[in-house]
Amino acid sequence: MAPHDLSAPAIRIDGARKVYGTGSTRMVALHDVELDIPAGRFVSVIGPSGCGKSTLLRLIANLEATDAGSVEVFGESPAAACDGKHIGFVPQTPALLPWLNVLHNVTLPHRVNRRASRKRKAGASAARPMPDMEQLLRDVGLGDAMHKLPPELSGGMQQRVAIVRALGLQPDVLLMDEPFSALDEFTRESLQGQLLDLWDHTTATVVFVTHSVTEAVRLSDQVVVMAPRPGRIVDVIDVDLPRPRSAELLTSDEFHHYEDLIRERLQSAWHSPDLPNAA
Ligand SMILES: Nc1ncnc2c1ncn2[C@@H]1O[C@H](COP(=O)(O)OP(=O)(O)OP(=O)(O)O)[C@@H](O)[C@H]1O
Repeated sequence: MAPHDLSAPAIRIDGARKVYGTGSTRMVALHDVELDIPAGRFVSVIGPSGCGKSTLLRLIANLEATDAGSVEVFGESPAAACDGKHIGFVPQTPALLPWLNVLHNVTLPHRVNRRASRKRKAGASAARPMPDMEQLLRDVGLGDAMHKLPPELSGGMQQRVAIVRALGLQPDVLLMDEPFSALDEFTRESLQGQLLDLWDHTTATVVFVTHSVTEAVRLSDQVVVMAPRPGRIVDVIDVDLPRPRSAELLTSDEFHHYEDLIRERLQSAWHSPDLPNAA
């Protein structure tokens, strides 16, 4: 088990604010964001373009810093959580190294971490053991692609490689920024199922940014709805559907109920008035 405070929520965001630019280019990307995500939950973030979904993810991933308020990951700062290798990140495009085969791409972070931890002074925490990456690749149907180079793979296959690479580090928190947005509907549905199967075998807390209501309902325990001008959370909806969530569930009345509910909240988010006093 990772050496962090398990009594704390996996992610605690308290009054977070992020402002970009100055003068005429100044814009409040996030205003007074409050969110607690318990450990082991799958949480999606949805909202109109520009409402700050990716910014929120980048604050948790330590790729940006808050201008006010705080973000904690298992009671630590995002910087400490990243140092401790507690956070995994899957971007919108897979960002694989084109000259390394699939197996080498997914094992690279482990090999780099191992080298780094050997160089660290005595007392520093050791890298976690690498899971069976070949098995993980087989689990997502990439058994025959292990020795291929990324340019030889389809977009869906490349995104599967990126997910295996992130999960291979066994992160406590997995952040995913619209990982399936560039894929066709069929590939997307199939990858949702595979992601859920993989996640089932972990204890990871997932924060997943998406524009798709169906995807959010299928994957999530909770859906966070955001509104723009300034970016803020306007709703958090619990999705009380049984797991495992098969493709058949997508056509059930209860599934449609959640889709309708979230669409309605998104509509209100889109039409919600600007908050002039947030500037
Ligand atoms: N590095 C940056 N510099 C200046 N402005 C930025 C920067 N990053 C984001 N923004 C602005 O902050 C706002 C929120 O951006 P963000 O990418 O978080 O939105 P989003 O909800 O993820 O959008 P989308 O759904 O289109 O990906 C946008 O208006 C964007 O233009």
